[in-house]
Amino acid sequence: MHQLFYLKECSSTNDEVSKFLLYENSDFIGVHTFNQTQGRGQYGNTWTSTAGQNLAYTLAVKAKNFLISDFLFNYYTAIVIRDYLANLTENTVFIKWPNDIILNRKKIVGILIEKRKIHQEQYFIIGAGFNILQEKFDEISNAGSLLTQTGKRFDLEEFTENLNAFFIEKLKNIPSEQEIMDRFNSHLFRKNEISVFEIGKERQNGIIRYADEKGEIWIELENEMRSFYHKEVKLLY
Ligand SMILES: O=C(O)CCCC[C@@H]1SC[C@@H]2NC(=O)N[C@@H]21
Repeated sequence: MHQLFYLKECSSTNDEVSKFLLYENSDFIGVHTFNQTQGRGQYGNTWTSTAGQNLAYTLAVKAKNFLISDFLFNYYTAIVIRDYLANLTENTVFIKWPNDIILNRKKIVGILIEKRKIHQEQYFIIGAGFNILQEKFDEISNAGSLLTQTGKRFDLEEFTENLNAFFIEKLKNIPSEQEIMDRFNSHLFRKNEISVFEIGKERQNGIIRYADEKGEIWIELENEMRSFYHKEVKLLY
């Protein structure tokens, strides 16, 4: 069973979903708004969004239904969101490790997955912020929207309903670990290109080669291949 709730405005859909989980028992509970006022991002950052132009979407699922590691679950959700967007545009959609969605070199979706226990049940709280109709972005944010990157104006309600149906369908059929890794790596942003990274306090050139099933990214540096966990390395450009 699944349900999708709409809120006219809320602070964070990742927080709101907990309230629904207290009294609903569906396998999939979605919450969305087009006006999120205190969105949370990765690294404790805030996630800002212009009211009425973008989608804040959270889907809560029971963790026990997914017999894969948290890393693979994260990767798979990024693949699903990437695939959904790839069906809407002719342009190539990439995943920037670990889970930003990139279209024409701009970030158009940010994902924040949290784990939460409610009434003895462990949930994955999958939060995704989709930039859809926003036209102006901070230069330094390196963000864009579906409108700025494709020129198309998507209908927010239709976009959300289709996304929710697509997501649930794909979460009912989790592929093998090998397939998840292959698909993730085939869409990896800046794979095999020379890039600049921030490692500790230093900047270094390197080439992303692949992500592995333990959640690490393998980068070829000047004299060695090294793997990094999330937060140990930042892709600058
Ligand atoms: O930093 C990132 O890239 C992750 C951003 C995640 C934002 C989404 S919007 C829906 C959900 N609610 C939140 O407060 N955050 C996530």
